[in-house]
Amino acid sequence: MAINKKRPVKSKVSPATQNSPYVHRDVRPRRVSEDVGGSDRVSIGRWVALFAVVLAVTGCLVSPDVRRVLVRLQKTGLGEIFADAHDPSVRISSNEKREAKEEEVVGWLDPEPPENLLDDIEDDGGWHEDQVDEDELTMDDFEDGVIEPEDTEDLMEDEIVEKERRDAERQEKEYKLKAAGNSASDGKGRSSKVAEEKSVKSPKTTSESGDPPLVRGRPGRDKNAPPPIILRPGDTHIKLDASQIKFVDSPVETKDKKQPKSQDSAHTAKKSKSSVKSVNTKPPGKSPGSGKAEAPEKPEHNSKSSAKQTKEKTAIKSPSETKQGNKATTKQAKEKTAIKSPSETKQGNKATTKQAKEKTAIKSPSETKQGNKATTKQAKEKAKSEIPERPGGNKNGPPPIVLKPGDNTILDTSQIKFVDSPEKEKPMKSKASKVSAKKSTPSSKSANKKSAAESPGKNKDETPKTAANVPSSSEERAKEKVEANSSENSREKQKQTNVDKSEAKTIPKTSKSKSDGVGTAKEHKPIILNGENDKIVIDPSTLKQVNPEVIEPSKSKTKTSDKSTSMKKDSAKVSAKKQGDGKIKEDTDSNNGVKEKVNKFRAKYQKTITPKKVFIDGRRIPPTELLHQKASNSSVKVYLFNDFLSDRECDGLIKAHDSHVKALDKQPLICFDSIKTLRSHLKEVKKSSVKVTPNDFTAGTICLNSTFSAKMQMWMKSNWSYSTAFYPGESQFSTRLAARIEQAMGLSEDNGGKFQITSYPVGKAYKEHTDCILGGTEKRDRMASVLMYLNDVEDGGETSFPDLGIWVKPRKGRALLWNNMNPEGFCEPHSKHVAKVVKKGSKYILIRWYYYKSFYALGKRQPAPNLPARDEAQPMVRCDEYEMGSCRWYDEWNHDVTLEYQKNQMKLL
Ligand SMILES: O=C(O)CCC(=O)C(=O)O
Ligand SMILES: [Fe+2]
Repeated sequence: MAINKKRPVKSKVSPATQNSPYVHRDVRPRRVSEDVGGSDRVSIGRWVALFAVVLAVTGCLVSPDVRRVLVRLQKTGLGEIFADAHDPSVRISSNEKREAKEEEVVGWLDPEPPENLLDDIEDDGGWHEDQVDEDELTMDDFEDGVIEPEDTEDLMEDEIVEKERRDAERQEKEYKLKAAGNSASDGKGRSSKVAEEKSVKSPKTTSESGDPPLVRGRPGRDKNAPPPIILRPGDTHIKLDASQIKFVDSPVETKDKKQPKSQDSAHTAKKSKSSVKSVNTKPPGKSPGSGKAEAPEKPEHNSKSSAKQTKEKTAIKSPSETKQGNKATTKQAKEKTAIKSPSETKQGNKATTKQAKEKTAIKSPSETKQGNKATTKQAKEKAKSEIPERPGGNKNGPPPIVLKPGDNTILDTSQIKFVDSPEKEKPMKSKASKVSAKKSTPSSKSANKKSAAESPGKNKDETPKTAANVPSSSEERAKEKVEANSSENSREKQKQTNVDKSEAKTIPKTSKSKSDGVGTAKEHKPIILNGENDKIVIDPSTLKQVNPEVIEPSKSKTKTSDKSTSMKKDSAKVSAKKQGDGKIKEDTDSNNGVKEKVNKFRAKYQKTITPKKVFIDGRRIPPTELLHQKASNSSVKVYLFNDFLSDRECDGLIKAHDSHVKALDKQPLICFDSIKTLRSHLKEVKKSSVKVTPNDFTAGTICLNSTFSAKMQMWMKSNWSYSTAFYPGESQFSTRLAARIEQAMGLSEDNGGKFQITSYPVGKAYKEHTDCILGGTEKRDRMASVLMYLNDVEDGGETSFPDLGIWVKPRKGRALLWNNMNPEGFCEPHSKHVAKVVKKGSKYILIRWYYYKSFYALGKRQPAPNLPARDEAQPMVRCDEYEMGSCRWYDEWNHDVTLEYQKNQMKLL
């Protein structure tokens, strides 16, 4: 039975909830109230229930009719309501009441669960790891500046550090062992399980937005940085993605000027001038930045929190982009404008002295450097050529390459990064960096001055981002493209196309990824040429021909390291095989098929949640609405279903999760959504003084390389939860569960993402966050969350909605359903929630997000990104938005950790 399931009554409120101002405290014994916090208002439901109880005790004697009614109510579930009615913290939803009055009850016939859930899942190939190769990250700049590689040499000298590392390792291992032991002992009843859990220490968790394109409201998601243009020596022709180019005649240009709000200002500003100053731009280190670059993503939506988030998000960006974001303020934008001429472009803007130094080599492909290079003269000249500003209104980023049809275009090599032979790479890179830094200095200086002078009051918070954001022309271009496509259709297509890209292995990730494929960490670094005489002739016809979706496979193959390639292939095969249900059949060689599907895809909308009572394996599962304790005009509704999952299912899922986590027994690569987040974590572990350089990253990603990841892990003491995922169609269980959810919650399978199991070891939590992106306009966002608890937690681990005054205690089999977005498709700030720290025992949950608007890639397992060499079975830990996010370990690698993804995120969204 659902609500009435008797559980040991505790006489005290758990410490975790004691401190919560939202928790209702009641001295009376509790049943559900012990587990659920909610309103303390007197509800009609309670009065009705009270009245019924009175009747039950006395009235029954009165009339047979009354008795009949009561019996009927009992049958339909009100009996349970009565049972809980005395508890003020239990609210029966009108939904439930209404339902109870109806004769008709929706039933649910659940097939027998598989004999062994784990096997069931594994047989279907639902669990597998996609690997990523390790390499260095190409980042542009860092807030605090880049230091020489040698300066970081001593990072490991500290003996304490070494000890910490060992401790961390030991803890991690211990946890895994325990988890393993835990799974081994599963299959027992709740109480025995609880007992077992006591001995289990840390569970693992994670959560991520596994779904491709969208990331949760948490950070990490929104960036978009266009990839650099990377050429290999000998290349004479460049195929550019259309998004990287602007044709002067193109109508888009004109449109640009009428960009959506968010972009307006910047755009307009830019337009207005084009002066030599183009160079300026990025606000100096901490000044004004403006994270507006990203505005497009989270514009309108109101609320302070939105604003805050927006700012924060901005910060996030990926190394590469990060920077862009920050740069341009309106004013700045105006000045920058300079950009100009067709082929070359605007590069200019960005770097401030500091930045220049910091960025050093890193820059983003095409532009990064360019920025610095543009001489005043050049700028002036260029300025002459009337070029449409970049649509995105973005800031300092390097301007798009503007060509007129028929132009015999020549790109200044400063706009390009050449991928050289592996051997050369390293040395050249650092050299290049230095040169670059040096060069940029002068202009940066002026730029700094300018920005300082002109954008005084800007938000400092954004500054860091700025620094971090290395505008890459490609990024901007990507944005432009997206933004330019004002029509929903074209935008839609674009997005889908990109999603498609990310899914189809076939599609080589941009040039950058290609270069990344080169093998070892060192091979990756592109060589940056500064000579102005180095010109590359671009065949315009080629430019036109290039279809963004079909980027020369041959090149990517060439560049991909053996290991990486084979891994990828394997992964693709596995992936294809796993999609046994036909959900994802495409693999690397069937890109065209995907394209077709993407084109045919029609999005569906999930605007509301409609909880209903269901029967599962004979269990009656009615929804209980947890009423808000705090007044708010929020549309968020939270429902609880007890025993939504059977013990067996919970045990099977935990077992599958634990064994999977244990199998990936490798030191994870740790990824941060921004340099700012990384620094915040360093600060938290009292390592603020540690310097970080681009060399500390895995090329092409926002992830630290192995060495630095190991240090981070020891400093952080593996302070993260662990997530593994399985996808719809990968097992009978997933199909069954999806149908169950659809039936009980009204959530369509068409809008469901992956299923994510997360475990929290003792001491772990997840900070307050929203599952959707606050202020975002994108409808492909998490409309609803279905959270299922797989075990009882001895102490702590509650899920709390601070704005609503609701908290829920984890109970094995219990499901929680709530909407994150309102029917209009906007993210509700009051949907924010937090996973409280697990004080004793461990916590396992299964979560699935349902999207407001579906998209092709939704719910499909994506192939791992084509990154350079990584160890097999090497997991990743992702840390998003420090203020609103926590770190999570993941078994799968998603494209959203790649710079390419970041650059194209706008499109993906
Ligand atoms: O663990 C919990 O209670 C909440 C998890 C959550 O909010 C998430 O993964 O998004
Ligand atoms: Fe969440």
